[in-house]
Amino acid sequence: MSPVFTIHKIGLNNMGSAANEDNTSSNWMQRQFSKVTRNLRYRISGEGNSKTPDWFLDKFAAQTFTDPEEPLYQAKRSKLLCGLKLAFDPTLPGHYHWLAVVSLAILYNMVFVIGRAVFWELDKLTVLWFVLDYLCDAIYVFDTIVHIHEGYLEQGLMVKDPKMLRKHYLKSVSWRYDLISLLPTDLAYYWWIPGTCDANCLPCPVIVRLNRLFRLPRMWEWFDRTETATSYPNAFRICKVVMAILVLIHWNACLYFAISYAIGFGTDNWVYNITGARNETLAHQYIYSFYWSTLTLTTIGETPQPEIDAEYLFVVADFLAGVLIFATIVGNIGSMISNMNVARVEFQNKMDGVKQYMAFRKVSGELEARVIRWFAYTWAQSGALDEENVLSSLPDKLKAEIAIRVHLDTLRKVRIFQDCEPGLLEALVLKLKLQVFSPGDYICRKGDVGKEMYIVKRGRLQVVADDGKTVLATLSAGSVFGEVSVLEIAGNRTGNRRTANVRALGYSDLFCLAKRDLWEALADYPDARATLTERGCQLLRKDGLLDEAVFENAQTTQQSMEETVHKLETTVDMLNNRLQGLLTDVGEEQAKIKQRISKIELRCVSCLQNHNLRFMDTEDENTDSDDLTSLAASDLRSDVGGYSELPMISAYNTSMHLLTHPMPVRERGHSLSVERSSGLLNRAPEPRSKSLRLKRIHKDTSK
Ligand SMILES: Nc1nc2c(ncn2[C@@H]2O[C@@H]3COP(=O)(O)O[C@H]3[C@H]2O)c(=O)[nH]1
Repeated sequence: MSPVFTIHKIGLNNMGSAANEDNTSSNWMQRQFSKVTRNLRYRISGEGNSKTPDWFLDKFAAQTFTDPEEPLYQAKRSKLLCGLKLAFDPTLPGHYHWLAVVSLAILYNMVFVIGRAVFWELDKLTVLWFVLDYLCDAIYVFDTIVHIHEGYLEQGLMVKDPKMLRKHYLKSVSWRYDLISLLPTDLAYYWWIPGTCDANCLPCPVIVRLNRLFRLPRMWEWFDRTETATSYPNAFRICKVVMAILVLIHWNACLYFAISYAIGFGTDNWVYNITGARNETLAHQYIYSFYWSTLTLTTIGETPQPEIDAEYLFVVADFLAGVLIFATIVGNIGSMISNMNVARVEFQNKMDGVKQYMAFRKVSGELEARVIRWFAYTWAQSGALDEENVLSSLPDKLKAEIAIRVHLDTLRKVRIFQDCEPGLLEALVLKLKLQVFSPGDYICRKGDVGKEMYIVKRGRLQVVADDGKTVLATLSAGSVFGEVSVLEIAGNRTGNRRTANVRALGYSDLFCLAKRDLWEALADYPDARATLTERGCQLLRKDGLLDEAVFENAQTTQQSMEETVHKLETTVDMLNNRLQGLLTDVGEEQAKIKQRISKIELRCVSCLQNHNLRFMDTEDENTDSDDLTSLAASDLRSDVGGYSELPMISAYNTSMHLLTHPMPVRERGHSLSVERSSGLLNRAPEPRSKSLRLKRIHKDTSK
C-alpha cells in the first residue's frame, strides 16, 4: 500500500463512519461516470483521439472559447472559403506553415538567382531551373492571395470581412513589395535566351529575376513567428544568424567572381584566374570565390593583394562590411551563447558564495558536504530555475494555469484538491513555494510553532514520535502535512505547536504554504477548511491531543453563531422583500397623484384663460408682498411644480377664489399682452424668492 494511502486510511478508519465512505465512493462513482461520458463525447466528436482527457485538467484548466460560427474558425478547417470570400487567420498553425513554404521559395531565389547569374555553368541545367523558378512563382502568386486576405486585429477582434481585409492590405506598404516581386520580368527571356552564357557574356539572363527578392519581408515574418513560438529561441537565433552569414558570404563570393569577370579573368593576381583545367570547373570557381569572400568578410586577410583601384575599393568595402556587419553578428552570437549559460553561471556564483562563506566561518565539513549535495540536487532537478521571476510578468490566471499543469501529477494526488472548487486551487497554487530538503533534514519538530503547511511534490518523509524512531506515518508525493498546528483547531492541546516530527527520508521537494496564505484562501472556501479541520481532528484524536469538550463547545458556539447569522440573513431578505413591495406601492401612488395634478392643472389653466388671467414673472420693485393674488399665484405655481397634492388643492381653491372675486386692474402702458398664460404646465418649480404676480390684463383700450 502506498504511503499516501496510509495517511488517508488512518483518517477513514478513525472516522469509522460508513456515511463518509459512501460519500467517497459516490464521489468516485461520479468521477468515473463523468470520465466515461467525456470519453464518449470525445470519441463521438472525433476529438482527442490521441490524448485521453484528464478530469483534473478538465476541471481546473481554463477553457478556450472558440465561436463555432466564426468564419475564420471554419477557414481553419477548410482553409479556403469559396469564391472571393477568403479569410486566413494568421494565428493558426496552417498559416505559419505556409509562411515556412514561402520562406523556402524566397531563400531559393536569394541563393540561386545571383549564383546562376554569375556562375554560367550553373545556369546550364535549364529545365530544372525552369521547374523550380515557376514553382516558386506559383508559391508567390498564391502567397499574394493569402497575404491580401490575412485577418488582422482591430479592437482586439480578428477582422474577417474580405472587403475590409483587402482594404487593409492596400493601405499597407506590403502590397508594393508583393507587386514588384510578382512582375513577370522573365518576359525578357524572349530576347535574352537563358542557358546561352559563357565566360565572355555575363551576367546570365536569370539576373532579371532579382525582383523576386522583394518578398523578403514575408521571410522576416516567419522568423519573427518562429522566434516567438519556439521553445528554443536562442538555438533558433543562432541558426538564423548562421544562415544570414552564409548568404552574405555567398553574395560576396558572387560579386567577387562578377568583378573578376569585369576586370578580366587572370589579368592580375587578385582576380580569379580561369585558365587551367581545374580553374575552369564550376566547383573550383565557386569554392575559391566563397573562400576569398569568407577570408575578406571575416577580416582575416591572407588574400592576394589588390592591384588596381577598383579592386582596392571593393576590398575596402568588404572589410567595412566585415567589421560592421560581421563583427556585430558574431558579437550577437557570443552574447546569445553566454545568455544560454546565464542560469548556470548565476547558480555557480551563488554556490561559490556559500562555499566561501562556509570556509570563512569554519562550518563543519559534514554540514558543508550536505550543503554542496543540496546544491547539486537542486541543480539536477530544476536547473536552478527561478520560477517565480520567470513567470512574474504573466497575469495570475495564466500563472495559475501553468503552475497547475507543471505540478499536475502532484496536485491531482492531493485529496483536498480533488473535490475542491477550481478557485481554491488557483488561489493556493500561486502561493506555493518550492523547498528542497536533504535526507535526514527535519521539516518540523514537535513543539515548534506551526507557521506553514506542506504538500509533498517528490520524495519520502516520515512522521516520527518523540523518540525519533517510532514512525507514525510515511508521506509521499501528494501527501499534506503540517496543517494541524496552522489551522488552530479548537481543543488542540498543543495550541499552535507542531504535534509531531516530520523528517525527510531522501531528497524531498515540498510545496510550502504559509499560514496567512492558507487562511486567506480558506476564508472563501469553508468546505475545504472543514475537510482539512476534520483530518486534523482525526490525527489529534489518534494521538489523544484533542480536548473533546472544548472542541464540542467550540463547534456548538460556531453552530449557534452560524444559526444566528443564518437567521439574520433570512430577516434581511424578508425586510428587503417588504421594502420592494412598499417601493412598488409608493410608485403606483405617485403615478396616480401625478395624473390627478395634471387634471387639476388643466382645469385651472382653462379657467384662468377663460377669465383673461395670466401668470407673469416679475422681479420689479412693485412686488407687493401683501398682495393676495400674488401669494395665491405663487402657491399655485410652486406647488403644481412640486406635484404636491394638498397645496395644489389650496392653489386650486385660491384660483377659484380669484375667479369669483375679480382683482383690480393693473395696467402696463397702453399695451395689454397675454404672456405665457399656458406656461404653467411646462415649467419647473422655481424658488419662492422670485416674486410672481398674477395680473389681470384688459385689452388695449384702443382695440
Ligand atoms: N500528530 C500527528 N501528526 C501527523 C500524523 N501523521 C501525519 N501527521 C502530520 O504531521 C504534522 C506535524 O505538524 P502539525 O502538527 O502541524 O501537523 C501534523 C500532521 O499534518 C500522525 O499520525 N500524528
